[in-house]
Amino acid sequence: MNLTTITKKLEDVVDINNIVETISSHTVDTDKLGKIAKAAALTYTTYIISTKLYDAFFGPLSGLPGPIGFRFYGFQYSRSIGRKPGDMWECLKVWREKYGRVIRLGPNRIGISDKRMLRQIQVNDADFCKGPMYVSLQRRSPPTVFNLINRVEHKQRRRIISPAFSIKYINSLESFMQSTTNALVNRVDKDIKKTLDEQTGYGKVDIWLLVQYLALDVIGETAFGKTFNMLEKEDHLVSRAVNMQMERSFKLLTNPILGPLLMKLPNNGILKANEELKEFMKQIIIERLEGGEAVRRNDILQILIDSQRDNDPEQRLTAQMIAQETVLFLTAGSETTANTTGFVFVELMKHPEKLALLRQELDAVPFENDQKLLNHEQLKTLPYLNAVINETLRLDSIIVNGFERVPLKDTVLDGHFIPKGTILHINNYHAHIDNDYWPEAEKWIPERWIAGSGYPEADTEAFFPFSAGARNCIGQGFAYQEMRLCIANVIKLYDMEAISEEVIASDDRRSFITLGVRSGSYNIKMKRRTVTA
Ligand code: HEM
Repeated sequence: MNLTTITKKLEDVVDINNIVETISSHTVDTDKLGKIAKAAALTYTTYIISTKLYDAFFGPLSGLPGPIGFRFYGFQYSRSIGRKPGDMWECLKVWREKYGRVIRLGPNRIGISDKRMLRQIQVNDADFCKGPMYVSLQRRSPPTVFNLINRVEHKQRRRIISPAFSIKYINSLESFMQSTTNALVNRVDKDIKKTLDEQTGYGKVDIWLLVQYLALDVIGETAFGKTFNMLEKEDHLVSRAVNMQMERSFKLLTNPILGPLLMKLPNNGILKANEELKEFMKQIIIERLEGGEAVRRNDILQILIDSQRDNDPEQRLTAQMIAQETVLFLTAGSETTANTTGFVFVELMKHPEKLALLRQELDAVPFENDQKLLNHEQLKTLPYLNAVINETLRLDSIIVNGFERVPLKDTVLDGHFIPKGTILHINNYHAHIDNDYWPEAEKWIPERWIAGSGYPEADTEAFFPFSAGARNCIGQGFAYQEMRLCIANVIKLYDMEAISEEVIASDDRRSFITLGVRSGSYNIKMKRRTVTA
């Protein structure tokens, strides 16, 4: 049967001419259509407005206090004139002070800083999952242990990664942390020499910047197989790519509409940096896989690579997943630890009497034989050192913008009815600075962490610098070890003095992903002490 016969047969079945005639006899009344469209649009708009008004003033969240605008839009869309970038955390603090511990931060968003509620939400991961901000962070790259939303998938991924963060394994990483701390000491010596004031013997050192480099080098050594040499060379493609990633995450989180669009712009640098990073990671993983036993190294990367040999295919990470998780450790583990360490120095410079107490404690721990640096065994239980770190984690918490959890079912939290799907914007930092939980909460007082010091003891129920529960920080032990080694050795080896302008400037802070000093630098005067075994 050819095409002409098929067409003829179709014409026999369907009388095309008749159909055309019928259509043309019904002339389209455009006026009428226009009116119908207008009525439909009006009905829809009325519906939307009345639902919004209902939710705003009569819905389940309507009884909560908060700025009136947040009944209609989320706090992240509020823009006030004259605010500097990275200042949202200060607004959140003001709203917390004005409206209380449970406040409305959006049509479907509640801000929470009550310690009991915070614990209930974070510890009970069966009922609460991570919120939409984590989904937006998944764009363009496969999810990691940090932003996997599904509970079962997260649990499985965390199980694979956990051995790399066990106390025993972190202890075994100490030699890497020692070598990077040693590189820090060399760099401090070099900077002192460069800026030496012959009269006083002091040089000027940007301790904020150096601890950033230190944290990158530590993750380089432990998760990427070799140091990035940031302390020596100050530049590495991985740190560049990570800075880009942080910038990208910040834009995605703070500009829910513009952010994703900005990311799509060609030549925004991020795609190129990501490609370079992927290539870099691919080479490292291939070297490890092909080099076999000869190139085995006792580090975090090895644990991830070894998962590929697991008998259970579900327990294996693909090369891409390994790359993704390693990059996560860099973003989650460097700025967080570095800024906390930086703030320890900021606080010690503001409180010379506390610096003296810490030095006294450290001087009582002698170097043994040819020991050049104190080791973690000597440091991990020192009361004042740990008090200094904990008090900084409390008052100078680096996660100050809060993060999201969502109840999977209708819930009652401390008497508040919370419908399923409400975004809970939890802010642990606000619990850290709550005067009802911490006497003189705005003051930096390490003694509150020391039993019998005469100061009211710390309320550990209101202390969540690493979050809590199944989604808490996997790198907590890693961070403490790195911070203890760095802080203790620097204090032991150097005399230091504050520079008053720097102390004043350090109060100007910004929070993109983490809280830091706005200038990105904090100079102090330093001089080598004569400390021997
Ligand atoms: C002082 C240093 C640190 C602080 C204050 C800190 C804080 C936190 C907080 C608050 C969370 C929960 C975030 C959320 O739920 O959105 C978290 C999660 C996480 N952190 Fe840290 N962190 C620090 C250091 C580190 C280090 C050194 C690493 C790795 C080397 C790391 C890796 C992670 C990972 C992988 C998660 C996600 C865990 C999961 O969801 O299962 N962190 N951290």
